[in-house]
Amino acid sequence: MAKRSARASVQSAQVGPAEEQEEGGFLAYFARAYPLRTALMIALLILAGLAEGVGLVALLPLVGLVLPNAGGGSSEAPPGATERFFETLGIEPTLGLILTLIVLLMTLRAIAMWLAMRQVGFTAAMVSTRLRQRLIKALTEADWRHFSRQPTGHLTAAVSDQANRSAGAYADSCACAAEAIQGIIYLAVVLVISPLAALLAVVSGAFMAFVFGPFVRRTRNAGKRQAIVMRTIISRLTEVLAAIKPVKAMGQETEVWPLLEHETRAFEETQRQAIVARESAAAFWDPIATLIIAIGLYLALTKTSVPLTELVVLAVVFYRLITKASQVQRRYQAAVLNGHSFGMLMTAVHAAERAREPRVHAGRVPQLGDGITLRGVAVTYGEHQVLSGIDLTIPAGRMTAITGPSGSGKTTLMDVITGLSPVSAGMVSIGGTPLGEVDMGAWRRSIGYVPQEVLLFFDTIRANVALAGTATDEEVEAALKAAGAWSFVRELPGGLDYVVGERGTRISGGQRQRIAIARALVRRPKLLILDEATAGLDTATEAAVLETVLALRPGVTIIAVSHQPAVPAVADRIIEVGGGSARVVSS
Ligand SMILES: Nc1ncnc2c1ncn2[C@@H]1O[C@H](COP(=O)(O)OP(=O)(O)OP(=O)(O)O)[C@@H](O)[C@H]1O
Repeated sequence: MAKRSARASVQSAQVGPAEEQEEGGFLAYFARAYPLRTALMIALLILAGLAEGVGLVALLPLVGLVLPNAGGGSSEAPPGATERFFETLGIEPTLGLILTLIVLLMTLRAIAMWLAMRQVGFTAAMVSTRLRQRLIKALTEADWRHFSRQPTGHLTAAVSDQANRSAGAYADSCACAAEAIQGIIYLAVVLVISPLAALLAVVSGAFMAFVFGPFVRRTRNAGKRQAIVMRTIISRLTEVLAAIKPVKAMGQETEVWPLLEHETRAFEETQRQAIVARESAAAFWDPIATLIIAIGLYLALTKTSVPLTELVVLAVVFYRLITKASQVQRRYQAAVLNGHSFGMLMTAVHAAERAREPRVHAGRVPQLGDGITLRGVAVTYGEHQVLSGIDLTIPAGRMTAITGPSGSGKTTLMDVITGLSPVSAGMVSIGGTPLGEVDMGAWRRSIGYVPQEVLLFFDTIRANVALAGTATDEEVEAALKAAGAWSFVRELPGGLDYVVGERGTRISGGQRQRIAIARALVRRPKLLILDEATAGLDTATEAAVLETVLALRPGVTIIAVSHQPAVPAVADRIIEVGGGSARVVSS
């Protein structure tokens, strides 16, 4: 089984076409999102490049001063651009002046680079934060079905790994742009000194791009697989850890760990590929660069009459140009390694944005009036028709029990009432107003919902009851009392400050349910939905909780989905769901 799953996970590491769509679009995205910062950064990079370029040109008279006789055949040559520049200013280019000028220009370059790269760092940090926030916001606004269509781990990977990698790709791309801009300025300097050398540089650049193309492609592929494998690792780990208790109880670790081991090995393999591609490219640089310089020197010494002073400067600039080209290539490779993560992240963002719930905060504030009415309601999940032609009324201020066999559609019925599941036919009305016309946000804020599977946060009892709300300790205590939970909470070390552990595993299943009931009650709901909420309670506690809940009538309308006989026994109305329809069996 482990082997089959491991093969499946290899398939999951393949690059899907849907995730290709936005790769490489990250620079355009960042430039569009932060035009001023990007423009400022480019301006600073150009300034840094110019400062260094002018500094290099200033080497010409410096070398001329150090090697006064080095001009060779050029002693008769007209003065170069730098000499003309000093002449225009009416300044004698002395050794001290030129050295000072070079130091100043290099300082200016360092400051401009520092400011530019600071901008890059800040923007990268901001970008990853904004992308995370955009995804989290889109997820909170998405239709809840969006979450059941994909592993939660994919979303966790997007918020953590992919957002970080996107920022890294942005920073590396900017660093690549910085090196490229300086390279272009060096090229301009070379052009001033020797157009032939500039032509050689351009041809060499094209040759290098051709030689290093395969390494870049390998790095890109390794990056794509890295992002996909890491997403699979995060998803699988999240799922395994959530189900770790039964896995350990059934001794299935030996079946589960190989799956993760396989993925981590696959990740290591992608890292190895990326390292090989990077280091191979780096290893090729020296011989190729030496070859180009050798050709350049040969041409300069035998085919041209470049004076020695200019030749020395040309060699320095050419060397710097080659160093820049190597850095451009290195940074570009680093950027493409992470570029795919941006595509995956944006795919997750756009999918969540497309799944946005319509009209959550528009429409009439709902009033329960005489109750909730369903007329001809049908619900389908894909091809599967779960409910059809449902006609029923849930009276306000009463307790309605919903019973029926497992899988008959009771929870789906609750999802229809809360507006979480859209109906494929028919209409749901709240106090006579169609659900589509009510303010869904206001409607849901008036609901207290205790689901079948209670999920507590790794936090205190107080935080788990109040959630993000503003409930006081007194209100939390009152809700815990109403839910039959106060007696055990009082006994816990720290009381309300007791931390319930991962998913509430430091308290019992029944205790978790009571905390969840308190969480619903503290909101003072108009409608309280209990979906198998008392299933884990002993008979006495269930009776006590039901008694408290019943006392909330008529201010609160209660719907209790249950297989427990105690719930229909105290309900004002019983509705049985089965075979896709629902009927009132007792009223
Ligand atoms: N998100 C979903 N996507 C596809 N099918 C779903 C989804 N949720 C529920 N179903 C299907 O709809 C049917 C009804 O499910 P529902 O959870 O409403 O049943 P239930 O009566 O509450 O069951 P139980 O008593 O076991 O909790 C089931 O066949 C289930 O497989």
